[in-house]
Amino acid sequence: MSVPKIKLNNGSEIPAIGLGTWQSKPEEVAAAVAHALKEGYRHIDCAWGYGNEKDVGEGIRQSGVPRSDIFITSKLWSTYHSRVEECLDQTLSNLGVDYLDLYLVHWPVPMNPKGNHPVFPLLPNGKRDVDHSWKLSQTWEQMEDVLKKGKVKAIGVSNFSVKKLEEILPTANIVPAVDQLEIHPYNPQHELLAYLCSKDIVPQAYSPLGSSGSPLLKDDVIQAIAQRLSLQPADVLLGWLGAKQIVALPKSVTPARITSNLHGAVAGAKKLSKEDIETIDGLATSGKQQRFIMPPWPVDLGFDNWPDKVV
Ligand SMILES: NC(=O)C1=CN([C@@H]2O[C@H](COP(=O)(O)OP(=O)(O)OC[C@H]3O[C@@H](n4cnc5c(N)ncnc54)[C@H](OP(=O)(O)O)[C@@H]3O)[C@@H](O)[C@H]2O)C=CC1
Ligand SMILES: O=C[C@H](O)[C@@H](O)[C@@H](O)[C@H](O)C(=O)O
Repeated sequence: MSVPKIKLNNGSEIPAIGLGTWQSKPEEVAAAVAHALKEGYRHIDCAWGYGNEKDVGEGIRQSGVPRSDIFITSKLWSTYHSRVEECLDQTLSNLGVDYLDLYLVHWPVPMNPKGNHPVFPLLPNGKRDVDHSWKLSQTWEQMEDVLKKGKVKAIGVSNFSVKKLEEILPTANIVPAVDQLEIHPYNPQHELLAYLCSKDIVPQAYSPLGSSGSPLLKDDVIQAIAQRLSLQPADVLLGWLGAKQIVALPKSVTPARITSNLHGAVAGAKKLSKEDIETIDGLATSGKQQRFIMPPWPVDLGFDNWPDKVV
Protein backbone atom coordinates (compact mmCIF):
# COMPACT_ATOMS: atom_id res chain seq x y z
CA MET A 1 0.00 0.00 0.00
CA SER A 2 1.16 3.56 -0.53
CA VAL A 3 1.61 5.63 2.61
CA PRO A 4 0.57 9.32 2.62
CA LYS A 5 3.45 11.80 2.66
CA ILE A 6 3.99 15.21 4.20
CA LYS A 7 6.10 17.93 2.59
CA LEU A 8 9.14 19.18 4.50
CA ASN A 9 10.56 22.70 4.29
CA ASN A 10 13.56 21.41 2.29
CA GLY A 11 11.22 20.34 -0.53
CA SER A 12 11.42 16.60 0.20
CA GLU A 13 8.56 14.43 1.43
CA ILE A 14 8.38 12.29 4.54
CA PRO A 15 6.11 9.23 4.82
CA ALA A 16 3.46 10.14 7.41
CA ILE A 17 3.91 6.83 9.28
CA GLY A 18 7.26 5.52 10.45
CA LEU A 19 8.29 2.49 12.48
CA GLY A 20 9.64 3.37 15.94
CA THR A 21 12.65 1.40 17.22
CA TRP A 22 13.24 2.62 20.79
CA GLN A 23 13.38 -0.28 23.28
CA SER A 24 13.12 -2.80 20.43
CA LYS A 25 15.55 -5.48 21.51
CA PRO A 26 18.51 -5.97 19.18
CA GLU A 27 17.51 -9.62 18.63
CA GLU A 28 13.96 -8.57 17.63
CA VAL A 29 14.40 -5.35 15.72
CA ALA A 30 15.92 -6.70 12.48
CA ALA A 31 12.91 -8.94 11.90
CA ALA A 32 10.53 -6.11 12.85
CA VAL A 33 12.16 -3.69 10.39
CA ALA A 34 12.28 -6.28 7.58
CA HIS A 35 8.61 -7.13 8.18
CA ALA A 36 7.60 -3.46 8.24
CA LEU A 37 9.35 -2.69 4.97
CA LYS A 38 7.87 -5.75 3.26
CA GLU A 39 4.42 -4.62 4.44
CA GLY A 40 4.79 -1.15 2.96
CA TYR A 41 6.46 1.03 5.61
CA ARG A 42 9.00 3.34 4.00
CA HIS A 43 10.14 5.26 7.08
CA ILE A 44 12.20 4.02 10.03
CA ASP A 45 12.88 6.13 13.14
CA CYS A 46 16.23 5.32 14.77
CA ALA A 47 18.67 6.88 17.23
CA TRP A 48 22.29 6.39 18.22
CA GLY A 49 21.07 6.25 21.81
CA TYR A 50 18.84 3.22 21.16
CA GLY A 51 21.90 0.99 20.87
CA ASN A 52 20.28 -1.16 18.16
CA GLU A 53 21.17 0.60 14.92
CA LYS A 54 23.33 -2.27 13.63
CA ASP A 55 20.33 -4.59 13.88
CA VAL A 56 18.04 -2.00 12.28
CA GLY A 57 20.51 -1.86 9.38
CA GLU A 58 20.42 -5.65 9.15
CA GLY A 59 16.61 -5.51 8.91
CA ILE A 60 16.80 -2.92 6.14
CA ARG A 61 19.12 -5.19 4.14
CA GLN A 62 17.00 -8.31 4.83
CA SER A 63 13.88 -6.55 3.50
CA GLY A 64 15.28 -6.28 -0.02
CA VAL A 65 13.73 -2.79 -0.32
CA PRO A 66 16.22 -0.42 -2.02
CA ARG A 67 17.84 2.15 0.28
CA SER A 68 16.67 4.95 -1.98
CA ASP A 69 13.02 4.01 -1.34
CA ILE A 70 13.36 4.29 2.45
CA PHE A 71 13.25 7.41 4.63
CA ILE A 72 15.72 6.87 7.48
CA THR A 73 15.89 9.17 10.50
CA SER A 74 18.43 9.05 13.29
CA LYS A 75 19.34 11.28 16.20
CA LEU A 76 22.38 12.94 17.76
CA TRP A 77 22.91 11.81 21.35
CA SER A 78 23.41 14.41 24.07
CA THR A 79 27.06 13.58 24.84
CA TYR A 80 27.87 14.39 21.18
CA HIS A 81 26.51 17.94 20.83
CA SER A 82 30.05 19.23 20.30
CA ARG A 83 30.93 16.28 18.00
CA VAL A 84 27.99 16.04 15.61
CA GLU A 85 29.85 14.50 12.68
CA GLU A 86 31.47 11.88 14.93
CA CYS A 87 28.09 10.68 16.22
CA LEU A 88 26.59 10.79 12.73
CA ASP A 89 29.48 8.77 11.26
CA GLN A 90 28.91 6.07 13.89
CA THR A 91 25.21 5.97 13.01
CA LEU A 92 25.90 5.72 9.27
CA SER A 93 28.36 2.90 9.90
CA ASN A 94 25.97 1.12 12.31
CA LEU A 95 23.11 1.27 9.84
CA GLY A 96 25.34 0.48 6.85
CA VAL A 97 24.14 3.46 4.81
CA ASP A 98 25.98 6.43 3.37
CA TYR A 99 23.40 9.14 4.11
CA LEU A 100 20.37 9.79 6.30
CA ASP A 101 17.14 11.36 5.12
CA LEU A 102 16.76 13.22 8.41
CA TYR A 103 19.06 13.83 11.38
CA LEU A 104 17.65 15.20 14.64
CA VAL A 105 19.11 16.68 17.80
CA HIS A 106 17.62 14.10 20.19
CA TRP A 107 17.27 16.37 23.28
CA PRO A 108 18.06 20.07 23.74
CA VAL A 109 20.51 19.20 26.50
CA PRO A 110 24.26 18.90 25.82
CA MET A 111 25.91 16.47 28.25
CA ASN A 112 29.55 16.42 29.29
CA PRO A 113 31.47 14.59 26.53
CA LYS A 114 34.27 13.82 29.01
CA GLY A 115 32.08 12.73 31.90
CA ASN A 116 32.08 9.46 33.83
CA HIS A 117 29.95 7.59 31.25
CA PRO A 118 29.78 7.85 27.43
CA VAL A 119 25.96 7.87 27.26
CA PHE A 120 24.65 8.96 30.67
CA PRO A 121 27.43 10.83 32.54
CA LEU A 122 26.44 11.66 36.11
CA LEU A 123 27.70 14.16 38.67
CA PRO A 124 28.62 12.99 42.19
CA ASN A 125 25.12 14.09 43.31
CA GLY A 126 23.59 11.58 40.88
CA LYS A 127 22.20 14.21 38.47
CA ARG A 128 22.92 14.09 34.76
CA ASP A 129 26.18 15.87 33.93
CA VAL A 130 25.00 18.71 31.69
CA ASP A 131 27.56 20.75 29.73
CA HIS A 132 26.32 24.26 30.57
CA SER A 133 29.16 25.87 28.57
CA TRP A 134 27.89 24.51 25.23
CA LYS A 135 25.17 26.46 23.42
CA LEU A 136 22.43 24.84 21.33
CA SER A 137 23.19 27.35 18.58
CA GLN A 138 26.68 25.77 18.36
CA THR A 139 25.14 22.31 18.02
CA TRP A 140 22.87 23.59 15.28
CA GLU A 141 25.84 25.10 13.40
CA GLN A 142 27.42 21.63 13.31
CA MET A 143 24.10 20.11 12.17
CA GLU A 144 24.09 22.58 9.27
CA ASP A 145 27.66 21.54 8.41
CA VAL A 146 26.81 17.83 8.03
CA LEU A 147 23.85 18.82 5.87
CA LYS A 148 26.14 20.90 3.65
CA LYS A 149 28.51 17.93 3.35
CA GLY A 150 25.64 15.79 2.00
CA LYS A 151 25.74 13.23 4.80
CA VAL A 152 22.10 13.99 5.64
CA LYS A 153 19.30 15.35 3.47
CA ALA A 154 17.41 17.23 6.18
CA ILE A 155 18.05 18.32 9.76
CA GLY A 156 15.66 18.82 12.61
CA VAL A 157 15.18 18.67 16.35
CA SER A 158 13.41 16.58 18.95
CA ASN A 159 12.01 17.52 22.33
CA PHE A 160 12.42 21.24 21.57
CA SER A 161 9.89 23.58 23.16
CA VAL A 162 9.37 27.14 21.87
CA LYS A 163 11.91 28.27 24.49
CA LYS A 164 14.54 25.86 23.11
CA LEU A 165 13.72 26.56 19.44
CA GLU A 166 14.27 30.23 20.15
CA GLU A 167 17.80 29.42 21.30
CA ILE A 168 18.68 28.29 17.77
CA LEU A 169 16.36 30.11 15.34
CA PRO A 170 17.87 33.63 15.58
CA THR A 171 21.25 32.40 14.27
CA ALA A 172 20.09 29.44 12.18
CA ASN A 173 20.70 29.50 8.45
CA ILE A 174 18.45 26.48 8.04
CA VAL A 175 15.13 26.18 9.86
CA PRO A 176 14.65 22.70 11.38
CA ALA A 177 12.54 20.52 9.07
CA VAL A 178 10.81 18.73 11.95
CA ASP A 179 10.37 18.72 15.71
CA GLN A 180 9.83 15.21 17.09
CA LEU A 181 7.76 15.39 20.27
CA GLU A 182 5.59 13.37 22.62
CA ILE A 183 2.21 13.95 20.98
CA HIS A 184 -0.94 11.95 21.67
CA PRO A 185 -4.43 12.78 22.97
CA TYR A 186 -3.17 13.07 26.58
CA ASN A 187 -0.38 15.47 25.57
CA PRO A 188 -1.61 17.24 22.42
CA GLN A 189 0.56 20.39 22.80
CA HIS A 190 -1.82 22.50 20.69
CA GLU A 191 0.07 25.78 21.25
CA LEU A 192 3.46 24.32 20.37
CA LEU A 193 1.96 22.79 17.20
CA ALA A 194 0.58 26.18 16.16
CA TYR A 195 4.05 27.70 16.68
CA LEU A 196 5.67 24.94 14.58
CA CYS A 197 3.13 25.50 11.82
CA SER A 198 3.96 29.23 11.81
CA LYS A 199 7.66 28.35 11.28
CA ASP A 200 7.03 25.63 8.64
CA ILE A 201 8.39 22.92 10.97
CA VAL A 202 6.60 19.56 10.64
CA PRO A 203 5.64 17.88 13.94
CA GLN A 204 6.40 14.20 14.47
CA ALA A 205 4.58 12.28 17.19
CA TYR A 206 6.53 9.89 19.35
CA SER A 207 4.88 7.49 21.82
CA PRO A 208 1.60 7.84 19.87
CA LEU A 209 0.09 4.88 21.77
CA GLY A 210 1.35 6.06 25.17
CA SER A 211 4.71 4.21 24.96
CA SER A 212 5.48 0.89 26.71
CA GLY A 213 2.36 -1.23 27.09
CA SER A 214 0.32 1.23 24.93
CA PRO A 215 -1.86 2.54 27.80
CA LEU A 216 -3.86 4.92 25.58
CA LEU A 217 -5.54 1.97 23.89
CA LYS A 218 -7.60 1.57 27.08
CA ASP A 219 -9.04 5.10 27.02
CA ASP A 220 -12.85 4.88 27.09
CA VAL A 221 -13.42 7.73 24.61
CA ILE A 222 -10.90 6.29 22.14
CA GLN A 223 -12.47 2.85 22.51
CA ALA A 224 -15.99 4.22 21.90
CA ILE A 225 -14.93 6.05 18.73
CA ALA A 226 -13.11 2.92 17.53
CA GLN A 227 -16.17 0.75 18.09
CA ARG A 228 -18.51 3.16 16.31
CA LEU A 229 -16.21 3.39 13.28
CA SER A 230 -15.28 -0.33 13.23
CA LEU A 231 -11.64 0.52 13.91
CA GLN A 232 -9.09 -0.62 16.48
CA PRO A 233 -8.20 1.91 19.22
CA ALA A 234 -4.67 2.13 17.75
CA ASP A 235 -6.20 3.16 14.40
CA VAL A 236 -8.03 6.03 16.11
CA LEU A 237 -4.88 7.25 17.88
CA LEU A 238 -2.77 7.06 14.72
CA GLY A 239 -5.57 8.32 12.45
CA TRP A 240 -6.04 11.39 14.68
CA LEU A 241 -2.37 12.27 14.04
CA GLY A 242 -2.62 11.62 10.29
CA ALA A 243 -5.72 13.79 9.99
CA LYS A 244 -3.77 16.62 11.63
CA GLN A 245 -0.74 16.21 9.29
CA ILE A 246 1.45 15.00 12.14
CA VAL A 247 3.95 12.23 11.37
CA ALA A 248 3.17 9.16 13.54
CA LEU A 249 5.93 6.87 14.79
CA PRO A 250 4.34 3.76 16.35
CA LYS A 251 6.82 1.19 17.65
CA SER A 252 6.15 -2.53 17.60
CA VAL A 253 8.16 -5.72 17.27
CA THR A 254 4.99 -7.80 16.82
CA PRO A 255 4.40 -8.54 13.12
CA ALA A 256 0.58 -8.40 13.22
CA ARG A 257 0.67 -5.05 15.06
CA ILE A 258 3.28 -3.61 12.71
CA THR A 259 0.99 -4.42 9.78
CA SER A 260 -2.23 -3.26 11.40
CA ASN A 261 -0.72 0.02 12.61
CA LEU A 262 0.12 0.98 9.02
CA HIS A 263 -3.24 0.09 7.50
CA GLY A 264 -5.15 1.30 10.57
CA ALA A 265 -3.42 4.69 10.56
CA VAL A 266 -4.50 5.32 6.99
CA ALA A 267 -8.06 4.05 7.58
CA GLY A 268 -8.35 6.01 10.82
CA ALA A 269 -7.34 9.30 9.20
CA LYS A 270 -10.02 8.78 6.55
CA LYS A 271 -12.83 7.71 8.88
CA LEU A 272 -12.53 10.20 11.74
CA SER A 273 -14.98 13.08 11.43
CA LYS A 274 -14.23 16.71 12.32
CA GLU A 275 -16.28 16.16 15.51
CA ASP A 276 -14.29 13.03 16.43
CA ILE A 277 -11.06 14.96 16.00
CA GLU A 278 -12.35 17.82 18.17
CA THR A 279 -13.44 15.35 20.85
CA ILE A 280 -9.98 13.77 20.91
CA ASP A 281 -8.35 17.24 20.83
CA GLY A 282 -10.20 18.04 24.06
CA LEU A 283 -9.32 14.94 26.10
CA ALA A 284 -6.29 16.47 27.80
CA THR A 285 -8.15 19.60 28.90
CA SER A 286 -10.95 17.43 30.27
CA GLY A 287 -8.55 16.17 32.94
CA LYS A 288 -6.52 13.50 31.17
CA GLN A 289 -3.32 15.50 30.52
CA GLN A 290 -0.36 13.15 30.96
CA ARG A 291 3.19 12.79 29.69
CA PHE A 292 4.78 9.34 29.62
CA ILE A 293 8.38 10.23 28.68
CA MET A 294 10.11 12.43 31.25
CA PRO A 295 13.84 11.67 31.60
CA PRO A 296 15.34 13.40 34.65
CA TRP A 297 17.05 16.29 32.85
CA PRO A 298 18.25 18.77 35.49
CA VAL A 299 17.31 21.75 33.31
CA ASP A 300 14.10 23.53 32.40
CA LEU A 301 13.11 22.26 28.95
CA GLY A 302 10.40 24.92 28.66
CA PHE A 303 7.48 22.50 28.31
CA ASP A 304 4.09 22.90 29.92
CA ASN A 305 3.02 19.98 32.04
CA TRP A 306 6.54 18.79 32.83
CA PRO A 307 6.35 17.96 36.53
CA ASP A 308 8.70 20.06 38.66
CA LYS A 309 9.80 17.04 40.65
CA VAL A 310 11.95 15.67 37.82
CA VAL A 311 13.64 18.98 36.95
N1 LIG B 1 12.62 11.58 20.24
C1 LIG B 1 12.41 11.00 21.40
O1 LIG B 1 12.89 11.43 22.47
C2 LIG B 1 11.57 9.80 21.44
C3 LIG B 1 11.31 9.11 20.29
N2 LIG B 1 10.53 8.00 20.29
C4 LIG B 1 10.30 7.32 19.00
O2 LIG B 1 8.90 7.06 18.85
C5 LIG B 1 8.69 5.66 18.77
C6 LIG B 1 7.34 5.26 19.38
O3 LIG B 1 7.26 5.59 20.74
P1 LIG B 1 7.29 4.49 21.91
O4 LIG B 1 7.63 5.21 23.15
O5 LIG B 1 8.16 3.39 21.47
O6 LIG B 1 5.82 4.02 22.10
P2 LIG B 1 4.48 3.68 21.28
O7 LIG B 1 3.47 4.68 21.72
O8 LIG B 1 4.75 3.51 19.84
O9 LIG B 1 4.07 2.31 21.95
C7 LIG B 1 4.85 1.16 21.85
C8 LIG B 1 4.18 0.07 22.66
O10 LIG B 1 2.90 -0.24 22.09
C9 LIG B 1 2.82 -1.60 21.76
N3 LIG B 1 2.01 -1.67 20.53
C10 LIG B 1 2.33 -1.21 19.30
N4 LIG B 1 1.30 -1.36 18.43
C11 LIG B 1 0.30 -1.93 19.13
C12 LIG B 1 -1.01 -2.34 18.78
N5 LIG B 1 -1.48 -2.20 17.55
N6 LIG B 1 -1.78 -2.92 19.75
C13 LIG B 1 -1.31 -3.08 21.01
N7 LIG B 1 -0.07 -2.69 21.40
C14 LIG B 1 0.73 -2.12 20.47
C15 LIG B 1 4.24 -2.07 21.60
O11 LIG B 1 4.36 -3.44 21.89
P3 LIG B 1 5.22 -4.51 21.01
O12 LIG B 1 6.43 -3.83 20.48
O13 LIG B 1 5.53 -5.56 22.02
O14 LIG B 1 4.29 -4.98 19.94
C16 LIG B 1 4.93 -1.23 22.69
O15 LIG B 1 4.73 -1.79 23.97
C17 LIG B 1 9.90 5.08 19.48
O16 LIG B 1 10.06 3.70 19.25
C18 LIG B 1 10.99 5.97 18.93
O17 LIG B 1 11.33 5.60 17.61
C19 LIG B 1 9.95 7.56 21.45
C20 LIG B 1 10.18 8.19 22.65
C21 LIG B 1 11.02 9.37 22.74
O1 LIG C 1 13.88 8.43 22.22
C1 LIG C 1 13.69 7.94 23.30
C2 LIG C 1 13.90 8.67 24.53
O2 LIG C 1 14.18 10.01 24.28
C3 LIG C 1 15.04 8.07 25.29
O3 LIG C 1 16.18 8.03 24.49
C4 LIG C 1 15.33 8.86 26.53
O4 LIG C 1 14.16 8.95 27.31
C5 LIG C 1 16.44 8.25 27.35
O5 LIG C 1 16.09 6.95 27.73
C6 LIG C 1 16.77 9.09 28.54
O6 LIG C 1 16.69 8.57 29.66
O7 LIG C 1 17.09 10.24 28.35
